[in-house]
Amino acid sequence: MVPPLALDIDGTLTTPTGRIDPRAFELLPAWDAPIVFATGKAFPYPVALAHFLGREETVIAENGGVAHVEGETAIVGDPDAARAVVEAFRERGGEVGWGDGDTVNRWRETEVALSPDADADLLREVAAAVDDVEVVDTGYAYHVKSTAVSKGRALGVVADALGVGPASFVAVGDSENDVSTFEVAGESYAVANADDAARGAADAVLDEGFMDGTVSVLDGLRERAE
Ligand SMILES: O=C(O)COP(=O)(O)O
Ligand SMILES: [Mg+2]
Repeated sequence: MVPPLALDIDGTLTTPTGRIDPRAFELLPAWDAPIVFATGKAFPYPVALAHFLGREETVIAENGGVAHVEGETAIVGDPDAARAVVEAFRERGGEVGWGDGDTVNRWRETEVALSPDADADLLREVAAAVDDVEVVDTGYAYHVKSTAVSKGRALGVVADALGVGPASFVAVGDSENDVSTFEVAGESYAVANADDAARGAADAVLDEGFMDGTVSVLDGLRERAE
């Protein structure tokens, strides 16, 4: 039997230009074990991905702020502190950076995401003055979030609901927001494009980047299961 998977999305299932790699649509529908899509993106994104792959909507969104499994949604964490940080950042001239009609934050319930072009030094300075809030840099966005929330904690909740332990999961990811997943998963892989935090936390760093890396993990797991 192949193991359950905890898969990051951006940088892990995507091409270097940010598209879902078409191989996801070949490999993931047929994976014969649960797949948890664990992302920093807002809730609708992994739900849509799971839906169009024909998979159960078993997802972690907002870096663990939202978990959905077996038809139940858990919203963890209070967005007020993160929103207050971003308000103070704006008052000091900072810009969230997504332009008009920001769809990045429109459905976001527990945190705020800022463009990679945002003034990170100012953001970190403002956030440092507020307890229990941190700034996480995924390479795709800066996330202002509660320190109590993480993908790894949410994976524990999702795994419980599925009746397995988080250690039964194999995780693949690319950035600092995957470190907590790597800590609780039984086996963890950083793709070659991963940042230093993810590389340091993973059991193995892959030679291949993006979906090439993820495909190599899935191929290896399938061979092992034969
Ligand atoms: O939303 C982001 O910043 C990154 O998303 P990811 O966790 O799927 O890589
Ligand atoms: Mg990622």
